[in-house]
Amino acid sequence: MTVMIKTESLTKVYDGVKAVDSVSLSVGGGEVFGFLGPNGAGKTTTIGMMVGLIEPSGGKCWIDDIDVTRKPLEAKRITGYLPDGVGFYANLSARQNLKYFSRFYGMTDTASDARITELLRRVGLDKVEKPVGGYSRGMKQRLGLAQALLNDPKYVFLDEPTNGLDPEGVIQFRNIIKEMAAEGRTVFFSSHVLNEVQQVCNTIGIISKGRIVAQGTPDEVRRMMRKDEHVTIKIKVIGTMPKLSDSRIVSADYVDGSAIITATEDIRDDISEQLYTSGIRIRELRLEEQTLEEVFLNTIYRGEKHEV
Ligand SMILES: Nc1ncnc2c1ncn2[C@@H]1O[C@H](COP(=O)(O)OP(=O)(O)OP(=O)(O)O)[C@@H](O)[C@H]1O
Repeated sequence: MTVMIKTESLTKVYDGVKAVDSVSLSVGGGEVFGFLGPNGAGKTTTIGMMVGLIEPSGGKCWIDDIDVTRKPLEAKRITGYLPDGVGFYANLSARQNLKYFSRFYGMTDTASDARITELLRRVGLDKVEKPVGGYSRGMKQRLGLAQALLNDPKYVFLDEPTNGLDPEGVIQFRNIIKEMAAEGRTVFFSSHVLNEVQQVCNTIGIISKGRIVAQGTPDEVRRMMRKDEHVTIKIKVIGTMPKLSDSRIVSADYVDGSAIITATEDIRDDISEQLYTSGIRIRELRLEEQTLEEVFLNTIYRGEKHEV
C-alpha cells in the first residue's frame, strides 16, 4: 500500500517541554488509522501540525506528497478536519453554517447547495431546521463531520470524534467512518478509547507523553509490545502439578492440578519436557495472549516526557 500521509520526526515544544517528540508515522492510502493515547499525550498537537494549523518546532509532514509546512493551502484543499470541540454559529441552522464554511472553499452556490443537502442527509440532520445552539453534542459532532467533508477531501482528520457521544451516537459515527473508507478516503482519527479504534481501524499508532510507542496493525502492535514483556503460561495436568525448576521463571502459582507461570520467554517446550520426564500427563499448556487493552494500558504508563 502506498504511503499517503507521512510525518518524520514531527516535534512541538511548548515552554521548553516537548508536547510532541519526534513523531514519525506513515499511513497508507484508503486506510483508517487510529491515533490512540491518553489525555494530554499530544494527539491534538500532532493533528494540528498535520493539518497545517500548528507550526512544528521540528520535523516534517507530507500529505499526498505535499509538504504541509511549505504548502499548507495546497494541503488544505485535499484535507478535511474535525477539531476536538468543533464550533458553530449558534443562531444559524446547520445548512446556514455549512453554507458559510463553503465560501472558504470558493464553491459556487449551486455546487455547495447540492453538496450540503447530500451531507446533511448523510449525517442525519437534513430534517432539522432549528438553530445549532439547540443541538445536542452528538448532533454538533455530526454537523462537524459534514463540515469536514464539505470540500470532498481525500484525507479526513478527526480529533476525538466520539468523545462525549452516547452509545448510539458512537455507532452512527463508526458507520460514517466506514463509509468514508469505502469511498476511498484516508481517515486519521484520534481517540483515548481503545475499543473505539479497534472496531474500525486497519492500523493504529499509540502515543504516550509525546512519543510514538507502537505502530502497525492491531496484531502487530500487540506482538511488538509483548516482545519485552514477560509471558504467561497456563498449565493443567492430570494429577498433582509438580513445582517446576527453570531460571527463566519469574513467578509461579500452583493450585492442585494447574499452574500459572510468568517467565522471561516462552518456555513451553522445556516445561513439557520436564513434565514428561516426571511421568506427568499434560491436559493443557498454553500461552496467555495479552489483549490489546492490556498492551495499551501497559504502554501508556511507560513513555517518558523529554525535557529539551
Ligand atoms: N498551546 C499550548 N501551550 C502550551 N502547552 C500546550 C499547548 N497545547 C498543548 N499543550 C500541552 O501539550 C501536551 C499535549 O497536548 P494535546 O492537547 O496535544 O494532547 P491530547 O493527546 O490531544 O490530549 P487531549 O485529548 O486532552 O486533548 C499537554 O501537556 C498540553 O498541556
